[in-house]
Amino acid sequence: MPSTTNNSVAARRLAQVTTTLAGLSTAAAPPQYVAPPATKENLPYADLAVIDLSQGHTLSGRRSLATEVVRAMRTHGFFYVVNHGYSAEQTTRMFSIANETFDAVSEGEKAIYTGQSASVYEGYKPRQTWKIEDGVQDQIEHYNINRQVYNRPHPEPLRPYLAEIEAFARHNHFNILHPILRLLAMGMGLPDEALVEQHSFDEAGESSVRFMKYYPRSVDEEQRTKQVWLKGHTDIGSVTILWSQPVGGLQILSPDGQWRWVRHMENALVINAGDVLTFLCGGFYPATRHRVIQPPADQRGRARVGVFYFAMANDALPLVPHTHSPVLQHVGVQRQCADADAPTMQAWRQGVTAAYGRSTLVRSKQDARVEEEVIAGVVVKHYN
Ligand SMILES: O=C(O)CCC(=O)C(=O)O
Ligand SMILES: [Fe+2]
Repeated sequence: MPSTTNNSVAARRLAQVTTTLAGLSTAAAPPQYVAPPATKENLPYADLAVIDLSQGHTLSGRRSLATEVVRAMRTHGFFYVVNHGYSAEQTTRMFSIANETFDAVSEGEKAIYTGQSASVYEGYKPRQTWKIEDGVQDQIEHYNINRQVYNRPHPEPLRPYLAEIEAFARHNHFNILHPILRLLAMGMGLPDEALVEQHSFDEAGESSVRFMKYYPRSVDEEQRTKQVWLKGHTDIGSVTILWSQPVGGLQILSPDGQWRWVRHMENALVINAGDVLTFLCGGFYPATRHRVIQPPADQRGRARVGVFYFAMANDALPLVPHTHSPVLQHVGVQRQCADADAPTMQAWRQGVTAAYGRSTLVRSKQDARVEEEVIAGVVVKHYN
């Protein structure tokens, strides 16, 4: 009986929300992470649209947001979101929890919670696992938390905050990702839930919260890597939610071939499409290349803490385009491979994650600036 099932699901959700609220009110505040002030340097910034998510409560609001999102995605591939439902205090607190993940956990405990599989981001990714250039490796630490936060154990210093991290994952998924997916579907003339159904919270999949910390490097390493901290790439998944933070370095590759900086916006989100959205939308929303370079001169020597939600589609989903979209039929479908050969979400993410920063790349025959590899039957290009 569907209504009984719905009632019990609703009751379970309510219980989870109540537990979460209880968790929020009882956990002591983490030591506050204070980020340095935003840079004062006058840099070539990307001119990104700002989407006010609170306007999505009405149909007419959603229609005009969908038009803005389509324009933003098809010009820069990145946009800001404001009024996403978290206060500046809640956001600051999440950055403090992120920082504790690196500063309050001993090296011994980090080793215990380091991801065991090269093809899944889970737990810690230690520094120096990826090749950058000229023998220099990355100085980036990650901690990845699947949205089903309690499915795995976490280091002791994080345990008081797990209810909060769980609520944060749900907030990203239901209050940010899903509304954005509805706008993206609307922009293609698809049913509102077409992309949402492919991004279920409860089905198997790897949509995850990620905390990240970049550590400053030596002058020699900066020179050898031409200041690149994280190589140019497109994201593996469908939508990336980056919680804006003041330490600069993130740059996007504009259509004119120039790298432009992403300016920090207080308590805003920076949203971009990844490869999976490109697959599902037949190229209508291209995955924009981006990278991280050494921060501007007035922020050098400081670490750079990041908070993200990396959304992926359901693991079992074959990554084939929504060809019934009237918009896609009008502009034409771009495919990376034949539908029959399309990888599932799981095959795609495992293939890219295992290869990332480890594989030997081959210089493209068409473009000397590009290096290539083949993953799950799809040619993947790397730009530096
Ligand atoms: O740290 C950032 O600003 C961006 C990181 C990023 O692009 C990624 O982890 O995929
Ligand atoms: Fe990225």
